Amino acid sequence: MEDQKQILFLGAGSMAEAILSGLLSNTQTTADRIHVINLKNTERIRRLEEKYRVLSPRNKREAIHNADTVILAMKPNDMGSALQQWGSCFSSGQCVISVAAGISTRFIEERIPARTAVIRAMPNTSSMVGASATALCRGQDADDSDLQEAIRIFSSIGTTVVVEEKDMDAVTGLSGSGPAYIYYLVEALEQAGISAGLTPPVARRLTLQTLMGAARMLAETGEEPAELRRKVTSPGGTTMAGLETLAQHHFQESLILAVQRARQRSKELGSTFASPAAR
Ligand SMILES: NC(=O)C1=CN([C@@H]2O[C@H](COP(=O)(O)OP(=O)(O)OC[C@H]3O[C@@H](n4cnc5c(N)ncnc54)[C@H](O)[C@@H]3O)[C@@H](O)[C@H]2O)C=CC1
Ligand SMILES: O=C(O)[C@@H]1CCC=N1
Repeated sequence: MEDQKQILFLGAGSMAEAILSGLLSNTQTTADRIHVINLKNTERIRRLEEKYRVLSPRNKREAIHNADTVILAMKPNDMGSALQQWGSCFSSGQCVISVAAGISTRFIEERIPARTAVIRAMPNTSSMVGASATALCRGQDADDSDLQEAIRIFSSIGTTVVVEEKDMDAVTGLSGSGPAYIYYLVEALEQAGISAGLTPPVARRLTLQTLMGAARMLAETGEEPAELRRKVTSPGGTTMAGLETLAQHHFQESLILAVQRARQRSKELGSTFASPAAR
């Protein structure tokens, strides 16, 4: 049965937890079909075992070999050593999915047995509440069924889009890092409210509801953001005054530059770890 594939997480940090909790809550995958392996933090593994009833295999190499899907969920700078440690246990019938920022499918393919399917995914931390925006792309040996399995997994923690690998750095800069930009915006709005005399709880409540209301308007009305913005903005009114100040301080340009810089950083991470010295 499709949902009863054996899924193994190599790297059991926060992203692994978000994905496995989504799988358990929103698909038919059961905890006995999920294995978790971490580098050293046994306390962390114990917590995941207790909370989700997932399993930490005794024979790690065998478990990796027997898994249908292996999810690589370690930090990008640990990927090279992890694949050196475990890469020979992989097998060509498997689907290997990496969530590591900047690491190419090629980098992984070169370190595991030939013709093993590799999918690269870029989720975001909203996966913790089932609201990730995840982009997926396939490596040279991944076929439609591998992609479908990845879509199944990441649909359990939010929405998915399939892109070409050349676009993964852009995705990382936009939706991978994106939640942080939004939180930064929320911090600023709250701070502005407090500076203007509101209590912190009132500033927070108004800011959060404004954020969620605007997000729902975008999602549910289907109207263009510029049109929704226009509807808030009365000629000569308060919003116009506020927006003019944002424009004077290069609000849009700042965000565009932030996404561009994060995209560039994703490329840098990729080339750093793909360099011969890092192998
Ligand atoms: N935090 C975010 O917003 C996002 C993170 N990512 C990516 O997700 C990946 C994981 O991030 P987090 O979960 O935040 O990291 P984390 O640090 O919480 O977890 C990584 C885990 O990998 C384990 N690990 C390291 N080397 C290992 C090895 N050789 N064998 C087995 N386990 C090993 C570590 O012990 C650690 O528990 C990163 O590559 C990151 O780029 C992707 C999308 C969004
Ligand atoms: O900051 C990072 O490198 C990771 C990748 C995307 C979000 N967090």
